[in-house]
Amino acid sequence: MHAPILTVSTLSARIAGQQVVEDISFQVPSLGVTALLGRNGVGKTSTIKAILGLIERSGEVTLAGERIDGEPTHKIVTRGVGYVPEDREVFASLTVAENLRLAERDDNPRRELVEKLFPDLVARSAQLAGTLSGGQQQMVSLARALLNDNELLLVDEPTKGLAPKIVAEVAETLEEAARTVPILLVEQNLQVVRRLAAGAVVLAGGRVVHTGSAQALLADEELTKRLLGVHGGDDSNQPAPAPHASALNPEVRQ
Ligand SMILES: Nc1ncnc2c1ncn2[C@@H]1O[C@H](COP(=O)(O)OP(=O)(O)OP(=O)(O)O)[C@@H](O)[C@H]1O
Repeated sequence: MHAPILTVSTLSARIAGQQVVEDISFQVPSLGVTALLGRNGVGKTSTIKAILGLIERSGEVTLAGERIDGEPTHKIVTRGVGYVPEDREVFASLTVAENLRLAERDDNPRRELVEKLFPDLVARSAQLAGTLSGGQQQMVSLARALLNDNELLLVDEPTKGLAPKIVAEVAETLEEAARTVPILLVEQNLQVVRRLAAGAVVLAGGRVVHTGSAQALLADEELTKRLLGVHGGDDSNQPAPAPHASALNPEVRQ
């Protein structure tokens, strides 16, 4: 196994005084896609936000062997952690080109890579981002992260709410992107996980309940059903209805 790019150790996090992540530890290898999985409301987004210092957290996080848990978010981002948030957060009243230009952090942004990966965005560079489809907005969000030379991408539910054909396009783009940068991917669509992920970290109730090979997990129907509430088969696998707060164990909900 490659040396980890990210090591999370005894990380806990709170939102509005409530514990949403409790004492979690896992590693993200420096190559490929690692899936962060779990039912709705188990703390996946909170884990990503805690790594980025967007919510109150404690514990240790290292990037390429250096502690980042004491750093403010802007320093973590400039150290090379790209973030593609769940709700995409494009600037609706700016054009596609303006959205991309605003994201350029490095002296030599990787415009050629982005133009190669997103020909549709090149064609739409003058279009207001708010008038793009959900899938196109997702592409803008991914393109913004890929413009910079990151050491790690944190990508939160990139296929959420997208039509199957667009899901496949986003997955293909992520597959390409993962050749240039390791990705920690929150993803509910297990077909996408099956296609992209080498490793998997599964949360329940704000804690890590399973780590290992993503392919081995999805091949084990009983385990997949127990941990994720869905089967990991090759056909459609919609998540089970959200247990939400009930997924949190009583200790975590105090
Ligand atoms: N702003 C907030 N205020 C209060 N509670 C919150 C807030 N954001 C998240 N939570 C709670 O924290 C817990 C973890 O939420 P989080 O969004 O991290 O879960 P998730 O696994 O990403 O869920 P999903 O798959 O539904 O996006 C949930 O119980 C949620 O209700």
